[in-house]
Amino acid sequence: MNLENCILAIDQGTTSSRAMVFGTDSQIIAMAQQEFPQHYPNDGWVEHDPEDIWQSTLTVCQQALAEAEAKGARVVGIGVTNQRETTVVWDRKTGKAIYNAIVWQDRRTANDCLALQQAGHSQQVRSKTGLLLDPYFSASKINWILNHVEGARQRAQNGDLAFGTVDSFLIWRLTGGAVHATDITNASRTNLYNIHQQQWDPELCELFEVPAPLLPLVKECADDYGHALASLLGKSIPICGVAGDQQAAAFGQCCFDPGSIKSTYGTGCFVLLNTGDKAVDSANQLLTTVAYKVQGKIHYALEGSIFVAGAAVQWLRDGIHIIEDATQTESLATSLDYEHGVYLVPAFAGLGAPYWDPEARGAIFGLTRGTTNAHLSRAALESVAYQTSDLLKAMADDGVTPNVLNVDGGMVANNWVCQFLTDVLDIKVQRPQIMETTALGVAYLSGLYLGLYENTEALTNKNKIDTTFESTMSADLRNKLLCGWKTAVECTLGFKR
Ligand SMILES: Nc1ncnc2c1ncn2[C@@H]1O[C@H](COP(=O)(O)OP(=O)(O)O)[C@@H](O)[C@H]1O
Ligand SMILES: O=P(O)(O)OC[C@H](O)CO
Repeated sequence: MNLENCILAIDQGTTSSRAMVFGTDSQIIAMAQQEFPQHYPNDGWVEHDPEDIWQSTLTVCQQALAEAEAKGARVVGIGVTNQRETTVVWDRKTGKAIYNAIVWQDRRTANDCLALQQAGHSQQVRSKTGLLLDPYFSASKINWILNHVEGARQRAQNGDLAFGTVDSFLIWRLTGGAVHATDITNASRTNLYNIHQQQWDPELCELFEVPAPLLPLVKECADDYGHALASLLGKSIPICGVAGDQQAAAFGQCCFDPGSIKSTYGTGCFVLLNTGDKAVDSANQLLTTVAYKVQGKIHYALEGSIFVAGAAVQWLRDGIHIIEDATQTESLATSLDYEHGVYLVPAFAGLGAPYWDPEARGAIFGLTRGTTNAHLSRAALESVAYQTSDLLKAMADDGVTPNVLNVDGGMVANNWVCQFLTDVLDIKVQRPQIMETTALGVAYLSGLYLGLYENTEALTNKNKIDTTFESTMSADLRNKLLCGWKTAVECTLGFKR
């Protein structure tokens, strides 16, 4: 085990904050995790308390560092990865947020986005940012905060406030307010960043009424983000790798070549396909986004974003209390056969790609007196595979048909999920040995900046495949199941409250 030149990777996710210490040979030396509360103050609203984000992050960093140091590890750099799009606006003097973090899943600005769409701005936003004009992204959330917190707009114009995605907020706090920066992958999720010119776009800032003095400096993914304070972490450590969590997972899966693809199953599910130095337009409602920029070279990606994956399992546990633990879903799912007939469309926060309907809400079909927690658990797991199938179909229509899907995220610890995925997609599903690919991705980025690795080629093959899943399902059964899913989605989209 190599204990010299270790990296502390911070993974600030939607439901929990994690910190891991990696050695240069990719092994995990220490790890700590803390869940934090979710707030749902209104229909379609999702918020986090920024102090919960900060305190949980600081605590897990301190725990992981203490454990690593007790084992003799020497930590030389920090990587930060984060739930993307989630929007924080804070006071530059006090460092305190002026409103809760508005989470990526939050749909409160659906009407604001609709008004901009109806005014004909969709193409302008799409061509500059690669994104849709949707409440998912940060811009309309920033505008909402400035419109709803008294005096905020004036203070923003005066330069007294700062906006950041969660990476930026954490870097600000870790450096004691010395650095207000974000990386290009996080910037590319705001609806304000021109991914072709690689700069904040003044026209979009005007469109979304976001004053320029709010915005952070945009840097490459392996770059100088200042030093975390010794008063917080026991010693001053450079922060030198930053990426949004889905891009970080793709980097951790070594998706460096055009055509390489990964799918991460956390709270949501996000499929990213590397398209090299070309920003490819999708004709099928996929997003064009920045995969990473390292050593001066940019790579773009096509992305399919599903808002609810593991969140459906969390709902079974915390919302309707029919399971006690996420791991239970595996045995419950296995207890039923394929033709159980229940479909769950988990549009709790609208539907993302390829449907993009922020007003859609979840639905369950096929209930009988015999329906049990096993049916609902299985339908929740199945919905994740069906949604992935929708994304891969959209990618195929855009001309890309992968034959292997690299998976990661909390849900793929579930073998049943991986097998059902390969069955429904009819392609190989590969699970890596180190499933913490998100954290690993920013550990790699920090290592690149510090010169621990020369270039991306030096990283390839570091994270070996643990299990390959292959389909055993007949084409007839697959078609029948997918046909049922299609009907369920159509009915869900057709239902308006
Ligand atoms: N064995 C399992 N089976 C099904 N779902 C699981 C399992 N373990 C964890 N999950 C789900 O995975 C999600 C956690 O994954 P994680 O990658 O940590 O998410 P995030 O980074 O979004 O917080 C939770 O929503 C949880 O319900
Ligand atoms: O918290 P996760 O891992 O579900 O990721 C959230 C995404 O970054 C949202 O775009």
